Amino acid sequence: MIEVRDYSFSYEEDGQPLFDQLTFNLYPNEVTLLMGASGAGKSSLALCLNGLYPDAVEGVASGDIFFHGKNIREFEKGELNQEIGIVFQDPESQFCMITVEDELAFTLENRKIPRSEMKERIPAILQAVGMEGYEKNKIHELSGGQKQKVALAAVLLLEPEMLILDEPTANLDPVSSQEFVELVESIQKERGMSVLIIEHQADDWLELLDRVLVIGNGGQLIADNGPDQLFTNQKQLLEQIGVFLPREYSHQKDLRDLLPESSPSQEKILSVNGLVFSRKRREILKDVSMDIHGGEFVAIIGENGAGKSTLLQLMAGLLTPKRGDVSMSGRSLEKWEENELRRRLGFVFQNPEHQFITDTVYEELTFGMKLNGCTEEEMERAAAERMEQFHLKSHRHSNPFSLSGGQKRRLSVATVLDETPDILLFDEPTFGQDAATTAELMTYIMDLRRKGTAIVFVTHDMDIVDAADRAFVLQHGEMAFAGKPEDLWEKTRLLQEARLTLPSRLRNRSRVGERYDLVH
Ligand SMILES: Nc1ncnc2c1ncn2[C@@H]1O[C@H](COP(=O)(O)OP(=O)(O)OP(=O)(O)O)[C@@H](O)[C@H]1O
Ligand SMILES: Nc1ncnc2c1ncn2[C@@H]1O[C@H](COP(=O)(O)OP(=O)(O)OP(=O)(O)O)[C@@H](O)[C@H]1O
Repeated sequence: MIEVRDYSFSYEEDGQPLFDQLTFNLYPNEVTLLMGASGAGKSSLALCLNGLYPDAVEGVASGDIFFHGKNIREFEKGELNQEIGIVFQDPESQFCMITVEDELAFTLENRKIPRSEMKERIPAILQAVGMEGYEKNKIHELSGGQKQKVALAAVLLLEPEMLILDEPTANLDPVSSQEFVELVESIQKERGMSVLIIEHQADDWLELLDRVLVIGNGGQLIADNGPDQLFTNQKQLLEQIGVFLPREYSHQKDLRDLLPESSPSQEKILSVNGLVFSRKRREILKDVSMDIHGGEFVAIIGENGAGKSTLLQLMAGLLTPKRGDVSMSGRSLEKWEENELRRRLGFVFQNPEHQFITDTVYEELTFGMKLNGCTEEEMERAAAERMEQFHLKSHRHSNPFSLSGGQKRRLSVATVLDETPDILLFDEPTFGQDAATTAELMTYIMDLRRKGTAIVFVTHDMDIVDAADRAFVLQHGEMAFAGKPEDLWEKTRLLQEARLTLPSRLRNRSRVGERYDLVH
């Protein structure tokens, strides 16, 4: 279906090619996984395959890509998008209408589907992606996971011959993630589509995969193999470039056994008391209370739309509750002076782009230091160290918005690590990372915990939850559980209702092998 021949691409005229002389084929009715370290060029390649790049970014390409034997340069603008549907890594960048219904109708209009038929198709596709009843909702008011499902629905309506999914489950709760894989499987079987999946963790997809392609850090195709052969015979190669090995092929330790021991203090750093928060008369949070202690690592979890990001924003003082109160070290957040609050409490948004305020990686990393009156020398030293640690050295002058998904996430985390605040609130800090960068991020964050900083994660990764001191489960805006992860794993019914799964070490006891290897 797709033939890639000696294809090279670079973002700048005389720039280093991102990938170099790639040659491979993609076949009809085949499910292929594309792996590679964060920043290796996977998303860029996907956008080249469906003809959006190089033109959309004024990049430079050489070599050829053929779709059913026809060079993709010969397709009319927009023509190939109907054949090769792509769900972007950041679904927000994909939408052009206000409501879910209008977005889907827009897609159907492009396919010249009559209005009468739309009435049936829209609810049906929303049901297929688990978003029934959301027709009238505004897209910007949906939770991160809900947006991802709408983006998939829109692309499926195009009935493409090939579907490219760029980290489609990164923002989905564990059960939605499994359901999403099943959904792709059933649609793929039913329509005989060719599917190309870009993911850092292959585990959930293993049964579906026919082939795995791996891009190395120099932009070459370094493996093209069946999943079993690849994960059995080419393990070392994959470990070298830092990608996750699926659990059943790996022999690393559990994350929870790798994190250093910690003993949280008795001191309450942040107290949430009887929080109630509504949007448009809908109660999003209902009487939520929790205390977080110094040096404690807690995870806030729950299904998509449960209210986790909203709670985190209230905890950071970015939203104001309708009732109830959040206090830091015994003093209500609104009584803190803004500067002092921001120095003691760090916050990382779910979407890193919402956090960027400058034009370069260097300025982003030193923005806070500059406000605090640091010298150029101090800033240079700190920024150099951070860029080295977070693999951003070659991106010093890059615009934060032009980074890869994983690089954006690392930059957003790096900007809050330049001091030792009392508490750090992270909304999904590890999504979009490969094995090596996940381990590095966790190492640096946990280093701050050792120094006494309380760490709060909103996350969908149950292996990270397993490593936390305490877990808080939000269900429809209410606190359904607060306690040790071990106790949560016993509550089968609650896990089901909150659309959570067990961590991988408990999911299949016969499989030894884990996914993380921390940096020491
Ligand atoms: N700006 C907004 N206006 C109206 N409703 C909103 C807005 N932002 C979020 N919501 C709604 O509030 C609810 C909670 O959203 P929130 O983002 O807190 O969920 P979440 O648990 O973080 O979900 P996810 O895991 O998908 O990120 C969702 O039903 C969402 O649709
Ligand atoms: N618009 C752009 N302009 C300049 N450079 C870019 C642009 N988009 C991406 N890049 C750079 O190209 C490289 C590859 O990015 P890409 O998003 O393709 O990587 P990826 O393998 O998908 O990474 P991740 O796993 O982190 O999503 C990165 O170094 C990134 O900074």
